[in-house]
Amino acid sequence: MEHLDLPPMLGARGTVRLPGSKSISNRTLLLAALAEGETSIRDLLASDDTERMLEALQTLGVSFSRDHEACTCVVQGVGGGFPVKAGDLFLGNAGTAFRPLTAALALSGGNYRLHGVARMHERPIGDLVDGLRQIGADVRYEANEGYPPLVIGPGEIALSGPIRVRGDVSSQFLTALLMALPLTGREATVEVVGELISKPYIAITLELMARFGVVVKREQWSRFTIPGGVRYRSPGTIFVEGDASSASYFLAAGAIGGGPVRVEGVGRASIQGDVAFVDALARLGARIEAGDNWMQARAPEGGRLKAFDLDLNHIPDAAMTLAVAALFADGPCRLRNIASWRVKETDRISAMATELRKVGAEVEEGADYLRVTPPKVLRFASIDTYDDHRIAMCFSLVALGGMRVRINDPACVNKTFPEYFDRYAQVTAPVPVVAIDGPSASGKGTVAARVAEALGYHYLDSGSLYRLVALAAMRAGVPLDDEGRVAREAARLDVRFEGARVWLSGEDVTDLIREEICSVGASRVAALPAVRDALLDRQRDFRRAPGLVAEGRDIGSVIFPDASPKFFLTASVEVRAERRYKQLMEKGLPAKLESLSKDLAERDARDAARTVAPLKKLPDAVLLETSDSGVEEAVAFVLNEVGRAPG
Ligand SMILES: Nc1ncnc2c1ncn2[C@@H]1O[C@H](COP(=O)(O)OP(=O)(O)OP(=O)(O)O)[C@@H](O)[C@H]1O
Ligand SMILES: Nc1ccn([C@H]2C[C@H](O)[C@@H](COP(=O)(O)O)O2)c(=O)n1
Repeated sequence: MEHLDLPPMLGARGTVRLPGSKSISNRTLLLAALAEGETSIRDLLASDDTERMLEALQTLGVSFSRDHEACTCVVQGVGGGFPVKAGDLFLGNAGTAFRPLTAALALSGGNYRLHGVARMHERPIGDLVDGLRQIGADVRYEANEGYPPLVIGPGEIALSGPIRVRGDVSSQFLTALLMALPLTGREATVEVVGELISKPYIAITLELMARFGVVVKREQWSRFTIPGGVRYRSPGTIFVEGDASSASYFLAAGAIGGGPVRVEGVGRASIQGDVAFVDALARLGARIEAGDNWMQARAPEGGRLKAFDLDLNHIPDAAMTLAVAALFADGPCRLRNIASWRVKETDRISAMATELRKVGAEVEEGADYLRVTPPKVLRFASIDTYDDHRIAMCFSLVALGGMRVRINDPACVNKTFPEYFDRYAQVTAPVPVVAIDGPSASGKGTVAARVAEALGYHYLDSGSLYRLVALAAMRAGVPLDDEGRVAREAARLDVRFEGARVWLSGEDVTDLIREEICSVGASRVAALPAVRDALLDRQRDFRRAPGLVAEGRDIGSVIFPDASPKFFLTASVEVRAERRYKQLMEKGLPAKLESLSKDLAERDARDAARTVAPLKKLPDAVLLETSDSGVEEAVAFVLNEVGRAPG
């Protein structure tokens, strides 16, 4: 499966222009299609869910033109029911297209089939179908009672008493009925049975219907009346607000990662309920500022978010972001009244619990709540995303805890926010890595250690890991060409680094791994792909704040391809042999210059010729040739490139 590795982040800061709201985009598209006249929709969201709606409208005979760059769509309204009276519509996993189209088509007097991806066929729609059948609509289930696919015929629509619809599973059923009923041209009343959830989404529906000329009379949140004789009329031009749910990831990033992170396109004047996310974030101690069209978050005064216990029924989507923010709180957190999560893109309560546990949280899962106890230290995890865009986006925040995280199937964000990870990268600062690759005895280790010290960064001598593997394998009697067994030794290497000293299974082997037998052994095991794989994560774990200087052969190419700057440090074989000779002599170890020179040349050749991660200068690496210069000059050169004056 495709995945995206996010490095640990130092913090978050910056400004993000948000994409258009999904809820507003799909409602506006449908209303513009049903309205009389031409509607120019500005800042329309371009995503999978809006594509599904547009494809459906096209199939149903609605014409529109798009300017992708300007995010504008001009829709020619059909002024009532859809002109095409038969069609097969695939709506993917777009609930905001499926539910309202079901209602509008049930009142359009044609024959239609509506279906989607497998998960869409597991998401209940029975309450909406029951509501539509009360007024004579012909809506049938193709397979399972209560679930899509649906088959719609021309019903005998008769409005007598109020239509009763349940509001406690999804508010989208009520939205669908409200948006479709003006097609009848008659007065219609809808009564909500049970407590209506996600009320702010109904508020969006009513506001947009009003902009298209249909004002609904609302009594509390339980009775809604659409006047008779009304028709949708285009408002001319309509602007789509930035997506308030998408804003939640960036605002949380500001609250967790220092900030300020500012989102533009949505603010206090928004019609979206999810702007209330900032109020929840403020309860966690985050410092919030907001204007009509922007919001901004910074970390709490004390730096740490406060534990919380919140009813989140009114912001079900943005609430997922709080579940991840809970990882950074100063105590156990409770997210209450979130039962609707169970019928979303996936069972979000179960999925979030599973993934939060992977990063080390203790999680209690109830029918309609989650209790999250943050871990003392976050763990690296490979996050499964369940084809759910919001899981992918909110778990990207884990990286702000200084822990790298892997997001599986990152393209699932295309549902609502195709550019999410690019925007995330714009406001986050990865823990920096300086990569120094080069051949044996070129001076990488000496220079890297000195640079790390000057910068106050961590230091990784990756070659020592291959030396340790060779030593461990030899001690275990494993032939160095037995890839599987050597890789197993690599995977279970019990190693500890402390300053310049290295321990293997509790024994100080600092000098031992520098001996010739380990040098040659390391070069051999380093050519085995399974061994390199086994050491990959171990090396990446060295990337910790405030930064890392890493040296080896494939640091810039494989281990940290995003390292910056990258260096290729080298010297002629003769010079390197002399340096190694001197080094060994100083340690009182036996050596012959000639054989050292021959051996270095052989190791260079082996390291450069192997198929996996060969030693080579990368195009984006700075060449540092040290045959004629000393250590001080090399260190100064690197520090200068890093942007830090030596001394
Ligand atoms: N520019 C330089 N001029 C002179 N001596 C140097 C220079 N750079 C490093 N040395 C010396 O060369 C010797 C080998 O350096 P070092 O061990 O750092 O190389 P290395 O590339 O890390 O080797 P290996 O890959 O085998 O671990 C050390 O004694 C070091 O002090
Ligand atoms: N990233 C790395 C580091 C080292 N190796 C190989 C190359 C050498 O033959 C051996 C020992 O490395 P040294 O201590 O001399 O730097 O390990 C590698 O393939 N990739």
